Amino acid sequence: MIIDIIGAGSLGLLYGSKLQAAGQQVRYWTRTSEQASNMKRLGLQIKEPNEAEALSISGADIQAHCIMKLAETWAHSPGSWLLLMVKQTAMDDIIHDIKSISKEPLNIICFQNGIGHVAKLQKAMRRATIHNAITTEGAKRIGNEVIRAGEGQTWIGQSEEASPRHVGQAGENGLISLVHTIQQAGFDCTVSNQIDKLIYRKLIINAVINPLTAVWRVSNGELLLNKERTTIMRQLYDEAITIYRASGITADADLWEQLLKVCQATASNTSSMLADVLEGRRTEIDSINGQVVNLAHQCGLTAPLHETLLHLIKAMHPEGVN
Ligand SMILES: NC(=O)C1=CN([C@@H]2O[C@H](COP(=O)(O)OP(=O)(O)OC[C@H]3O[C@@H](n4cnc5c(N)ncnc54)[C@H](OP(=O)(O)O)[C@@H]3O)[C@@H](O)[C@H]2O)C=CC1
Ligand SMILES: CC(C)(CO)C(=O)C(=O)O
Repeated sequence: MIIDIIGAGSLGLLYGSKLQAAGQQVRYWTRTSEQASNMKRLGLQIKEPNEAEALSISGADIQAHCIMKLAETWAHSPGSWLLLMVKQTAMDDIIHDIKSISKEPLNIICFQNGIGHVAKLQKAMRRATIHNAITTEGAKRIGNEVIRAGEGQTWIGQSEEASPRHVGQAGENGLISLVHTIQQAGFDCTVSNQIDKLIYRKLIINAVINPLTAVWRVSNGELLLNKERTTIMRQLYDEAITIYRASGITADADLWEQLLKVCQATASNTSSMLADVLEGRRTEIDSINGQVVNLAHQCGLTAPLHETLLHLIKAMHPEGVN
């Protein structure tokens, strides 16, 4: 199986290295040729919490190319699956770079936090079969090293956002076989027929934790340290849940408790949004709180708290804070 990974960052390198170590052919597609050359020169190291030795992939065994060459390569050597592991902020560029792929079948899996990207991608690539992956894995790349926070869970399924919904060229068996391959590579991965519920569960968790940690510059666990913080968290949560109800989005009755547990389980984490702000990068706020605001407008409601945070975070772009 050839697995193409677009975005050789934290998540892409974690999955790619472990899939390759399990015997799969992995090709990385990077934003710059320079990054592809560096990967082939330096190789990769994956550090896992319960492994004494890092997984080491030699540069000579790495296939990495600039994304500009992807469509051309697929014309004569198509892959089986395209795993999209870039941030939401890169989605427009990616759509531009891959929309000329005419080969079928074209099976794409999107790993992004937030929502809105799949509908956009599906609109640009009507014949592609697009799935969402929701993962609780935590990975951080530092140079040619990736640190895996712990063993998370990954679910893959087809969202309502992927329209027209169809089983796709890979077929149900193709997806099951991919999931099996991911499991063999050392991930707890399952097919989900309730992926939208998981997408919206993650959306509300990100919409509460990410912007607040970025504004207050605290770790996820520090959100729980005083009443002022948890009061604002709860108000953000209630605003989003009201919008979910009005939009017909189902959520578990104990979702608030689940959100608090995520803060506790990832207590020492710097959220991805705080990390982006501290590094002066654009954040994924548009696809998270921006989408909560859009959902509100679609059902005739407003989302003043989410909208305020949207603007507070966007006002930090592009220079971030230090
Ligand atoms: N890391 C994690 O633990 C988790 C991440 N996610 C989600 O997964 C997604 C990816 O996150 P993460 O891996 O942390 O992000 P990273 O920033 O670590 O990796 C993204 C990679 O995409 C590359 N990229 C950007 N633009 C392009 C392009 N046009 N063509 C090819 N490659 C490009 C970046 O390169 P460059 O740096 O050169 O721009 C970078 O190497 C996000 O949406 C995140 O929310 C979800 C759950 C967990
Ligand atoms: C769940 C959480 C908040 C963990 O840090 C996350 O997904 C993120 O940082 O983007």
